[in-house]
Amino acid sequence: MLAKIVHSKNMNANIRKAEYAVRGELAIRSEELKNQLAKGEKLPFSRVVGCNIGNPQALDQKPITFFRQVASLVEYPELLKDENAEVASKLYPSDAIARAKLLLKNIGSVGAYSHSQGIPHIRENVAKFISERDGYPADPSKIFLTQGASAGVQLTLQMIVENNKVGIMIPIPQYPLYTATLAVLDANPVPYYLDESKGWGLTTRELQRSYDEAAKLGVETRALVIINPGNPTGQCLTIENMREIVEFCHKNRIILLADEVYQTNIYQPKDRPFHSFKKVLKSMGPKYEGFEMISYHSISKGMIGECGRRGGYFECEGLDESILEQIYKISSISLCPNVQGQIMVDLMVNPPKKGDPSYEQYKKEYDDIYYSLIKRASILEDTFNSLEGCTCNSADGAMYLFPQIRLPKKAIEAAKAAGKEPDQFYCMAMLESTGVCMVAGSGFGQVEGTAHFRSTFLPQPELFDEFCSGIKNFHADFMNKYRD
Ligand SMILES: Cc1ncc(COP(=O)(O)O)c(CN[C@@H]2CONC2=O)c1O
Repeated sequence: MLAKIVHSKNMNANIRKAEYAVRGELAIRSEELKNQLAKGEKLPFSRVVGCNIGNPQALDQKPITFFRQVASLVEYPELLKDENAEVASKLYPSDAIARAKLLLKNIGSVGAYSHSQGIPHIRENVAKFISERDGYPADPSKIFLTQGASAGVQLTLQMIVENNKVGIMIPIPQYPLYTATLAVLDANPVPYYLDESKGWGLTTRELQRSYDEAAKLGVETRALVIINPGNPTGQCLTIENMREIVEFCHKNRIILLADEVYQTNIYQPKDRPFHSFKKVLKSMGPKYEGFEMISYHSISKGMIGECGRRGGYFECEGLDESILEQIYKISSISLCPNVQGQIMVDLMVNPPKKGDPSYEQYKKEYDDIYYSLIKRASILEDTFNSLEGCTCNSADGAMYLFPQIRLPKKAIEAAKAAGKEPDQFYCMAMLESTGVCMVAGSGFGQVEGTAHFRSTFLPQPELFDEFCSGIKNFHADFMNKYRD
């Protein structure tokens, strides 16, 4: 057979280097097990539970009805014609019909390319949402709609990383979109550690240590990634901490990249409310005029979970006009973000309001999901804290818990013999025994010598008892098997 022209040895080495643990070895194995079950093979479990990814609708979370009603109407405009008004009014509430008509008036057809920066009408609604959220104006021309927040993160990092001397500060543990993207860009990850003993707290002392260490190595640190609420750690920053972070960036001439995709996944709204970095920055006065920041949001999270539609946006603050033009140019190479994803952004930032025909249903669906997430997070946190050698901080926000496991020496030796990190070895054993797919903490980064795993709290409530007892039984068996 002809030798391959491109192969693993001569491909782009940066791509080869990149890793994304959320869909790595464990996720791949879980798909194999799913296929085996589908073929009727007997396994120690009857279903695979994907707790490796924040993908709510893959775990039977229902979509928001109003959002889907609007999405279906714009797909088939015939339903909006006068001659079909009677049929449509039997199937759709009047505000869904009105919203679909308004969107199509501004879009034309969902099948057409849109403006490369995103549909102006929707960007205006995003700007209005940001202004109302923060109490400070937002400019639609500084907002870019994207194929999910991932695409926005990748595009803006690509813009910032001029060469392989550039460094980007990332939290440890971090969501591996960042390390994977930096690997592809041949940029330097500049790690700063979150403090597990302080609820995954972040100090400017640690930021400065990390920055100074990189500088000694000749790295030119240009940006700081903050994920707030945190993934995988779920912590929510205090406003004081956020001010310190802004000051740190200002002092060291660093662009702040604020990943705020979990801004509505806030489970301690009184003690740990969400504050956007945009609001904090604007409240800090004229000294910070021209401060450079990019904030990211997504339709994949919150109570929406429309992950597969690939919708999101980023807002630019303080960037040089020439850079905005370059970002537009790069965006135009991909023509436009998908229009249904853009429509979902519009619905996210501009949902039914009090008094609208769909408001009551929307509010009930939203609150049911919200309070169920809080409940499931608490049950799972208690489960993890009941396991021998396991401690787990509570989730102030996001969709994950990130317990630390202290494994017996024999387990660590067995992991080494298998060529795996201890937490990867533990998670693989859990998957093979229970069908529950987690992500090993080593996939997010962690303090040397510690072991963690990340779990979502997304399995539906009716499965939770079985889910939690399966984890408890597995853990007890595992610890007994490798007990020193
Ligand atoms: C912190 C953070 N930023 C960005 C994204 C990307 O979201 P988009 O879907 O908008 O591109 C995710 C997705 N969360 C991943 C996916 O599911 N589980 C995770 O950890 C995320 O957790």
